[in-house]
Amino acid sequence: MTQHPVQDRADQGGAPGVPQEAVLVLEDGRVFRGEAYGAVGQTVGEAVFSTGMTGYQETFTDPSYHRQVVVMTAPHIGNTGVNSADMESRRIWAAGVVVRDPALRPSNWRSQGDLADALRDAGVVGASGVDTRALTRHLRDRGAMRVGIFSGPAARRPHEELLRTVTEAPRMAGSALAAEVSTDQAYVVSPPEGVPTRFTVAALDLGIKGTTPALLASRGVRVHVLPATSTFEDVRATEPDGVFFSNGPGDPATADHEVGLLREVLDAGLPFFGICFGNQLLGRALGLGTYKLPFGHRGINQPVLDRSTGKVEVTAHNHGFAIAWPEGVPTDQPADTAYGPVRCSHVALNDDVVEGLRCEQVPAFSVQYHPEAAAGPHDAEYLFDRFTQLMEDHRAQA
Ligand SMILES: NC(=O)CC[C@H](N)C(=O)O
Repeated sequence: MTQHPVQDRADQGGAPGVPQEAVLVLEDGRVFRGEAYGAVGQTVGEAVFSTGMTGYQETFTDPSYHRQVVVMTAPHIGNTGVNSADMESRRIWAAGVVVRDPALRPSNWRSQGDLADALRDAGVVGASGVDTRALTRHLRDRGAMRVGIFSGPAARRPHEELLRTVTEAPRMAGSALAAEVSTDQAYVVSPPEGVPTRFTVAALDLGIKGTTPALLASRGVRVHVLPATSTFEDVRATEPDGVFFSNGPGDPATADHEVGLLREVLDAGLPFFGICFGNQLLGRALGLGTYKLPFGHRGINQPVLDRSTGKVEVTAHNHGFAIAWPEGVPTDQPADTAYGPVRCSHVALNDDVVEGLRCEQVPAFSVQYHPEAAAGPHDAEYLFDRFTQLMEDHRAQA
């Protein structure tokens, strides 16, 4: 096993063994201090906190975290190292990482490397030794806001200059980011050997996690993963039995191209399933609004009620925006839309946020959370079966 002596990763350019300082400057002027972790330099993004006790690698490689600085509330991060199997995409997307107490060296039979090294190799600036509890409470009280991490020489610049760097960075609200993380080229994920192909799905990659096409493929779905800029012609060219829209970064209110594409999918009567960003876009396609949550839901232990079964599932979340239900708190009554009645199928038990939509006149449904989990419990995996069932039913009616 590779050993990672503590002094090896302490710094880049500083005295060996002496960690370099890191300063976090929030857009409201609040400052937190720590030590450089990962790459040394500076980064700015939206400060968000994730409550997952495990799954840091899947979190940081989830493209939905593009332009976000992720504060981990679990104090000890990095214990199990990193490995090639737990990458949810081709790279680490988090704009920055903030931890309290990083593991000095990883220890796990699956570990192939150290998280701090992986962050440094990816050029991701982080901070450790930060009072993440106080920082999280600050974000919970004041709401998500921009933050800069400045480490090494950058940490010694005057406060006013650092604050200006933060306040001049773009806000998350109003940012269109899906095309920045999406694949350039379409590709196909086929069912594993021994699993017969039953359906073809066109999956719009708005920031898709690798586990999603894998779970569809394991159910006999051939998945055509398409770039975010794809047109309805591109979708139709795959001869799909259904269409899927993935999770992804940015403000759903900016995604007009994708909403237009989704309306064409609904007009064509194709079965549709959306996750997270895809759920927000279904809401928009139906004519519902979206809004920014005060601090969002991020973690792997969020309770959600499935109203169709009365079951509560514990689910993985990562969203900062949500669908606005016409009367405020979603009721059991459907809302009227241009595509007929839509029900709030799932609701967050912590705060009544809309966590799922089910259309009654068109074959479309979506959830705001992550049935693919990775990381997280697998309570919601049944939703992939609901999608294959929807395609099955649609085929039987055709
Ligand atoms: N994971 C996601 O798809 C996130 C969706 C959207 N960017 C949000 O923050 O709400």
